[in-house]
Amino acid sequence: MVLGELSRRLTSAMSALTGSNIIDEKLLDAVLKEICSALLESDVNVKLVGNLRKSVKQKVNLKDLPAGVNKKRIVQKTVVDELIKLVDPKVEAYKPVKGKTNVIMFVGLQGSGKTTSCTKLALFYQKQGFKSCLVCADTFRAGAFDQLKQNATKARIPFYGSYTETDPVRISKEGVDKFKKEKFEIIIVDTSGRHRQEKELFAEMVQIQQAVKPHQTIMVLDASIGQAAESQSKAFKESSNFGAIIITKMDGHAKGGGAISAVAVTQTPIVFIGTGEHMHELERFSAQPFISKLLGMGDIQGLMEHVQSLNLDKNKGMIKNLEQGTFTVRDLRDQMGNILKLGPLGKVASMLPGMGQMFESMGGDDTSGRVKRLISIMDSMTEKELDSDGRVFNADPSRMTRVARGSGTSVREVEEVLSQHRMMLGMAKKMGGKNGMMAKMNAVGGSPKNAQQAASLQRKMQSKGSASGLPLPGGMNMSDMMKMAGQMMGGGAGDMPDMSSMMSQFGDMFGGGPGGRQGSPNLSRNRGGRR
Ligand SMILES: Nc1nc2c(ncn2[C@@H]2O[C@H](COP(=O)(O)OP(=O)(O)OP(=O)(O)O)[C@@H](O)[C@H]2O)c(=O)[nH]1
Repeated sequence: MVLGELSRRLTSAMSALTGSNIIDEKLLDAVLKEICSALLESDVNVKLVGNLRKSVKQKVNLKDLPAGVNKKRIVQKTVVDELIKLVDPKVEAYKPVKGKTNVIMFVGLQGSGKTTSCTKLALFYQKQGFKSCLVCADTFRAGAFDQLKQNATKARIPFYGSYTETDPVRISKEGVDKFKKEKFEIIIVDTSGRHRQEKELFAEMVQIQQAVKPHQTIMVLDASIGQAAESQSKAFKESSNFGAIIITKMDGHAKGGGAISAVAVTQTPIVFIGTGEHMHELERFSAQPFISKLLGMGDIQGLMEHVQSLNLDKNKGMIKNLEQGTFTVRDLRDQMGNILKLGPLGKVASMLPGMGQMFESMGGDDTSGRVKRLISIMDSMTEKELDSDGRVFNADPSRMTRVARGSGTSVREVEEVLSQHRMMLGMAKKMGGKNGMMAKMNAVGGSPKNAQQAASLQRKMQSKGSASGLPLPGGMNMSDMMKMAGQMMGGGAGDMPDMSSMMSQFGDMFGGGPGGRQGSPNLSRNRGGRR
């Protein structure tokens, strides 16, 4: 989870607000005190924290608010707006243009994650259809070129560098010129790490910049940099005048506040955050959803965009099956495939209001390994078995042994899959048919499809507040949440994967699925050990 500790404390401060019936100065002060101390302990600049506190107090004048206004909502909105201000300098970052050369130069401290982020970014743009490449101008650190070469090869991104040339200015110029001639659209130049005391290295960075004339210079900051972020980022700003920031290592236990403060100190926007060592662990940064997720309020709009961008299997056959109250083993296999495509469950959970913290409190365990194992079991079944309702295995239990052998798993795991399938089939029976849940859900308005509707729904969900400890909106229980999320994402609408059943599956995997059902097969308890 991104900035887990800060998120936990901010979420808890906000839930004190949503859980209280009386909103007065005393409560506001207590909430603000907790928010400010969480920010300070995360290394957010003390002046910025002071300004935030003052600004909220000024804007929320509880005594002068007329009777009948929703004080809770006003306080909540003001706090959220002020937190957004911390990470949003209201400056537009450069946007690469298709069909044109876009040179992007990376600068930053040693070990901040530049080389890794360069490849991540090249891959990100490559996935967006840009012709991307990398130039290694880090001649300072032995092994830097090898690292970039290795990353680039893995990601299939063309690269340029030299083992013998020691002049980074010359290398970067040669590399950029070569790739420009070859009509590359994104040319990313990695430079060596340096500290503000290193005057010569700073001068060299400026020379590289003059040689390659980047359209965008990005400073990379490690989330654990702490208070040093202010002086370092100021020094880099003065010499390289970078136009964007990438904060790396947001996945760890880093406090992150120092790096966040660099935004205000340099008036420069964060464009991406690094959330892991793997090449795809780079997220586009957007202030409002970031704060919303940090406060445990989720990011429904982001989740919908994420789901849509994945081009998940439409599963029209499954929806038809569900409508008729049935569910085949193949349907389960397809749904599991969609779950895998969604990425780490922790990421998905953090986009649903209240789920991020809950997921963490359950150990933040990623189930993708287990899901892959279950898929491999179903991939070892025959077509007939996949398209069945699972009863064929009862008729011939020796088939379970064959499937277990074929998938390199155990009979117990095959039984688990079949038991999971039986449970889904049972749900499908309840959902399908004229009087089923699906028909009722569709009758009450179907599913809002566009992002605007999702955003408004999220606002409604958040504004309801919660009486429970964690801000599960409107006092909803997990079952309501999952149903709602599923409904929002097209459950039963016919042209999206059936997310409602996927959410139900999540619930069952976590051991407390729809309706708080317990005793269903709990995959987290069965770590796929062979027998
Ligand atoms: N957990 C995590 N690790 C990261 C992330 N980004 C980079 N790293 C790791 O941080 C370490 C340093 O990253 P590099 O990319 O080598 O850093 P650099 O800035 O190029 O280093 P210099 O060339 O010495 O300046 C490596 O072990 C990376 O795998 C991230 O977002 N999350």
